[in-house]
Amino acid sequence: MAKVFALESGEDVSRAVGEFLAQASAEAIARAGRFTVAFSGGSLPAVACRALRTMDGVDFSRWHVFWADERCVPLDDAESNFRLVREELLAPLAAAGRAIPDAQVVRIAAALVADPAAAAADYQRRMQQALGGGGGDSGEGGSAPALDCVLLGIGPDGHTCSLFPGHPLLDERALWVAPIEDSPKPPPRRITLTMPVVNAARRVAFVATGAGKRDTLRRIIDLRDPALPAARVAPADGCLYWFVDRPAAQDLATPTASSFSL
Ligand SMILES: O=C(O)[C@H](O)[C@@H](O)[C@H](O)[C@H](O)COP(=O)(O)O
Repeated sequence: MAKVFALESGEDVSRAVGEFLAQASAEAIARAGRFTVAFSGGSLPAVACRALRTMDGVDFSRWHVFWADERCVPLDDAESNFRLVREELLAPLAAAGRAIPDAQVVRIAAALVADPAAAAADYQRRMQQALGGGGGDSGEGGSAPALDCVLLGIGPDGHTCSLFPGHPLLDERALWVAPIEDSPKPPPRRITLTMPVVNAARRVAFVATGAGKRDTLRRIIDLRDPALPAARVAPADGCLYWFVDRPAAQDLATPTASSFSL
């Protein structure tokens, strides 16, 4: 069952997501000594990090950052999801003397961005190193790792990560990280977490703002329309959260909360 938080404005969403991440990371660090989190791209990094990066009491030195999907472009490219998170979180934290250690930031290999299949295999290997988990030389990941938190956006077509409606990748069960060369959302060449990894997470939080998301949100949350990849996100042993603003939530029948509580 998802917890849906419908906040008045984008600023309120940022504050709620910041508080969520502060509490979720404190809990993970107390339990396991670290917090593993995967970011999506698009508008998510700005919304998710705007309040978070100035919050006191968050031990960022214990954070391990991954990406839910990444474009196969140079890391300083305007399209890079790494660049977005660097600008919205990593660089401001470093400037404030609260840097996340670089070895704990698992970005796509810059040298491999021209070859999505190689980039995906390399990323999966580094996830396995960082998170543990079996998987033979075939590149299969074994049982999916349990990230503490996966932060997701949704596209108008209900895609999430770089998992798009009707795409064969939606049914990928062996790989943790897969290449895509025909993303309907440009740029076409990307790597993405697969659904088993998303659904193995302890917490999955969608962040969606703006009236443009209202119908997609209704189809996902109220109708759970399986044609929409985001509607297939159902953490097996974890919790699912939605952080949305009023314009995005205005057609929802599902009960929503107007303030955040973990
Ligand atoms: O790399 C990407 O494109 C994203 O990870 C993608 O899944 C994004 O989250 C959605 O397309 C929503 O994007 P917006 O929040 O910008 O609408």
